[in-house]
Amino acid sequence: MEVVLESKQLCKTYRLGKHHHQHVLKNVNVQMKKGEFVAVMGPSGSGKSTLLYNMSGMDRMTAGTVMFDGQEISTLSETELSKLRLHHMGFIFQGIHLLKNLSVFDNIILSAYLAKKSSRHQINERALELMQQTGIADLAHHDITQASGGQLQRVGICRALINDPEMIFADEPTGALNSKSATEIMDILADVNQTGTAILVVTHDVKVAAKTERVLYMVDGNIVGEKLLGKYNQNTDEIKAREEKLSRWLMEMGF
Ligand SMILES: Nc1ncnc2c1ncn2[C@@H]1O[C@H](COP(=O)(O)OP(=O)(O)OP(=O)(O)O)[C@@H](O)[C@H]1O
Repeated sequence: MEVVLESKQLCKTYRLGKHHHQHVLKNVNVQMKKGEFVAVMGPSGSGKSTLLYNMSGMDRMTAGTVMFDGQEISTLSETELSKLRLHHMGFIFQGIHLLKNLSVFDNIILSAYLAKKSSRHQINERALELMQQTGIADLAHHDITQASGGQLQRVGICRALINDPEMIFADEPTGALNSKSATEIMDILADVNQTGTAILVVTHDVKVAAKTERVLYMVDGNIVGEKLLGKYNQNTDEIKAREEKLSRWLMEMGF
């Protein structure tokens, strides 16, 4: 299968004052196939979010290479990187970063209007379709401040999908949600993945990771293990078994 994202010897070092450096990513090699659903787990501070930001070009790596869809991202200018992110990547964060003075609908369509890949009519139709799929169609013209945490996360998902990206990067997408909303959000992401969108998700939650097909375990700036779970099928009753299998492995890894 074709590769969508690959890091080789990826390093990220933060400079903390004149003589002190923190090596947060240490020669990380990760490969993701088109349409794959991968989770990154590991102790707090091990570098998971940093990995996500550097692999998506949100942050600049210190050394190594990252190829996205055959393109070496470290060679791109800021403008080229913004374009790549706008057209080909979607982002879902715990803190969401939605614009407070816009309605739910406007928050979702904004990046599509900027990308200009389709007509305004097509964009509006797509936004409505996504809102229906994620169960927030009634909120379209509400102010963003009137939405609950779970609803906001759905808005974030619609926004991430509006330009039909090849890949979604999600940092703790369920971190601020109760377990019912978290399950619903993960089911939506699993559906999105079924349509062929690759997803890289950073999470502390075994229930979230159990719905992905491969889990990477990160310790102190390195990937030290990986667990293959295979595609998750929502129609079967296998989720408990996957969670148990993953929990056992995480215990072995020292999680
Ligand atoms: N901009 C920055 N400047 C300096 N150090 C940073 C910066 N961003 C992150 N770090 C440091 O890099 C290390 C890894 O942070 P990162 O957020 O990637 O970890 P994480 O595994 O995602 O943690 P958590 O699970 O707690 O979210 C931490 O020690 C953090 O303090």
